[in-house]
Amino acid sequence: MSTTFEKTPGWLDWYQGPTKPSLTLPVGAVDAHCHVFGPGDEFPYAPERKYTPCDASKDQLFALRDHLGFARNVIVQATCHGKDNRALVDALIASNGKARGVATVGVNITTEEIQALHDAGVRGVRFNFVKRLVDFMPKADLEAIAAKIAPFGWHIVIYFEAPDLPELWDFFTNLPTTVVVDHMGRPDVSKDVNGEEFELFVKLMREHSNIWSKLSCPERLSVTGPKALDSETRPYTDVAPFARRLMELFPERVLWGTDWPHPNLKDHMPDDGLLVEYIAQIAPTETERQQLLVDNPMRLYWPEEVA
Ligand SMILES: O=C(O)c1cc(C(=O)O)oc(=O)c1
Repeated sequence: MSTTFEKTPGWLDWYQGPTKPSLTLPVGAVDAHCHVFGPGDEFPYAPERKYTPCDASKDQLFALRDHLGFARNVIVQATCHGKDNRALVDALIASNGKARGVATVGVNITTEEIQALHDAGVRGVRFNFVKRLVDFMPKADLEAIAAKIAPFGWHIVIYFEAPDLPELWDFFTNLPTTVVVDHMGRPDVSKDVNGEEFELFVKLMREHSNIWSKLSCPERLSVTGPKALDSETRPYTDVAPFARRLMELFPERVLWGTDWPHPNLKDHMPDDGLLVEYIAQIAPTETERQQLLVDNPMRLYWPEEVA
C-alpha cells in the first residue's frame, strides 16, 4: 500500500474475496467500466484531485477480471489521476491487448500525444460534469478536444447527474463522435422509471443514435437496496427497472461494467461477484447478455476484431 498518500477520511476499500458469480458470462465478456488507482507510490495521484483513494493496481484488476469470468476490461481514467494517464497506459500495455482505455486529456494535447495513447489502447476521452469530482473545463476546450480526437475514431464518455441534463443537452447532442453516458446519467431511482426525469434521458437516446449508455453502478444509484452483500441474490431491485428499460429500448447501444474499485461509495462496498449476478435482472436472456457484454463493447473498443 502507498506510504505517500493518505486516503480521504471514511474511504471504503474495495471488497476482498468476492464470491464467484453463479451467472456464467458469455465467452468474451467485457467489463466496460473499471478503474486503476496508482499505486500512488508508482503513479502519484493528481494534485488537483478531489479524493485520495486506496491503491487498486492493474494486477488486482486483472485478477478480478479472471475471477468473475470476464475476458477483457475497458479501463476508464479515474478523476483522482487528473489528466495524467500514466497508470492507465501502464495497465493497458500490461494487459496484452485484453484492455482498452478511456483517457482524460487537456486542450493542448497534440496529435502525437493522441497517437501515443491510441497505440497503447486508448479509444476515447472522458468529459466529467459532476461537481464533486472535477473543476469544470470550459465547453470551448471540450469542443476543441472533441475535434482533435474524432479523426482517430475515438468516442466521448460523459459523466453527469440527471438534474443537469437539460442544461447540457445542446452540448451533448452537438458532439461529433459516438457518445457514451456513464451510469445511465445518474437518475434518481426513487422517481418513476416512466416519469419526467428518466423520460428525458430516454428521449436523448431515442433522438440521437450516436448516444450509448452504460447500465452500470446500481450500487451508487440504489436507495432501497438490498445491497450486493451477504449472499443477496436480487440486489438493487430499485435500479433494475431503469437499466432494464434501456436494455429493451436500445439493445445495441448499452454497455455494462463493474466500476471496480468503486470510488467514493460511502454506504457499503459491493461484493463484485454479487454485482455480476445483478446482470441477470437487467439482461435476463442469453441474447441480451451477448449484446450487453460482448457484441456492443467489441464493436466500440475492438472493432477490428468484429467481422
Ligand atoms: O461517482 C463517482 O464518485 C465516480 C468517480 C469516478 C472517478 O473518480 O473517476 O468514476 C466513476 O465512474 C464514478
